[in-house]
Amino acid sequence: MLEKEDLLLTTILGKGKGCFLFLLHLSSLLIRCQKWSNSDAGDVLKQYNVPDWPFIATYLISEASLMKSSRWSNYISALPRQPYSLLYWTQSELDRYLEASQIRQRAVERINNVIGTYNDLRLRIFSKHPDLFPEEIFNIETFNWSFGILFSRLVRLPSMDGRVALVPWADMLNHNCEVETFLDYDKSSQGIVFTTDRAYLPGEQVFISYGRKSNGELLLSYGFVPKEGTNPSDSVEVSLALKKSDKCYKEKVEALKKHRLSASECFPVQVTGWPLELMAFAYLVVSPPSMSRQFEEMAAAASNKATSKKDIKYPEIEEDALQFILDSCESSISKYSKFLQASGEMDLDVTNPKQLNRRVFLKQLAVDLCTSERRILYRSQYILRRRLRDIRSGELRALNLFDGLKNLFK
Ligand SMILES: C[S@@+](CC[C@H](N)C(=O)[O-])C[C@H]1O[C@@H](n2cnc3c(N)ncnc32)[C@H](O)[C@@H]1O
Repeated sequence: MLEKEDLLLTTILGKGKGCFLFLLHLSSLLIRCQKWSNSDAGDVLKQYNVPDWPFIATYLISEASLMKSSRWSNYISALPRQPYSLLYWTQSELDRYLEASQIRQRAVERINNVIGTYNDLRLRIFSKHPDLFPEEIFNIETFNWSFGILFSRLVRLPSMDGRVALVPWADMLNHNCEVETFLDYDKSSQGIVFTTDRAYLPGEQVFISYGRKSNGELLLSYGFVPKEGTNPSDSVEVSLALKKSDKCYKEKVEALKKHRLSASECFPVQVTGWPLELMAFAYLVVSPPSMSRQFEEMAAAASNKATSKKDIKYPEIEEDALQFILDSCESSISKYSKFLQASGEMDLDVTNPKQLNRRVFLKQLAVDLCTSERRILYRSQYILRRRLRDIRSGELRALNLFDGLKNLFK
């Protein structure tokens, strides 16, 4: 049976960075190539070539159902019964608290994906092998739980060709946005190691990186939002859309389709700025019919699959494109402000203490997320206004110069 002590802890405390904090042998991982306690069930899933995520989700349910007779039993009993990710928010909670954020849509898609994956496994495999996959054990509730565990704990191991695994006990480490180090396979020691990126003092909590994720992504998968201003990888998704009234709407949609984009797309904006793809999409939205020959080039640049990442520029429509982005940011800001203003009064009428606790908790997460996302948008609004002012004052100067020259030659 796998015990916490199987995790070989090395005494790094008080030492410098670059030390192995622990070593966990491959035989201890919940990974695709591992032997299942119920080996017949594992063999069936392998025959059907089930992809890694649903494979490991089913593996975890199978091991959990065996309780003490599974070698993972101690680890599994230490896992949360209800992981905190957005998978556990109801549709009405998502609509109520996250209406302003694009993360709501990502959560809805994720919930539907889990349901779709479960239904697919049930139809194709479980219903044909009810003795190995009884519905009392393999059902949507247990799949929601195991996917919740995977979203908040599954580790991608770069040195094992990106294979994914649950790494028992090592996954008890919490995330810190400023930490750069993560779990990986180490060939020489043939195990999973965690190498510190700085020295720790005795008794100090050791953190790990769950990856460079925005606050919204951390809430989506892990159910928490870092303190405002502490996440250098934070970003907010801004939604841009072609205008239905556009004379070239059809041609633009066609150009976007060629690059697997649709008439409405989301782009991540950071405090440091926005990606080239967003600017290219904005150029496409505001470009007049006379620029139809450039639609294709703009759509290609808007898809991050553009082969050459050159900074496309169309000075004649730059002002319109920036104004369009500013309008989109401001419309987003007003949605956040509406929610944040209303949030103070929300749920004051709930009397059931359990329900009230849940609502207060979810509302606080939503307020933290919306505050951090709005902060990024405020910064973009400032940068955009300043750029537009510079462009307009430059144009004014050019116009004054032109008038001056005209007067001179009169
Ligand atoms: C991989 S587990 C980490 C171990 C966790 N402390 C446990 O023992 O279950 C991920 C979960 O830990 C919590 N967590 C991790 N880092 C956090 C942080 N910086 N702030 C708040 N919660 C965090 C979240 O609930 C997240 O879903």
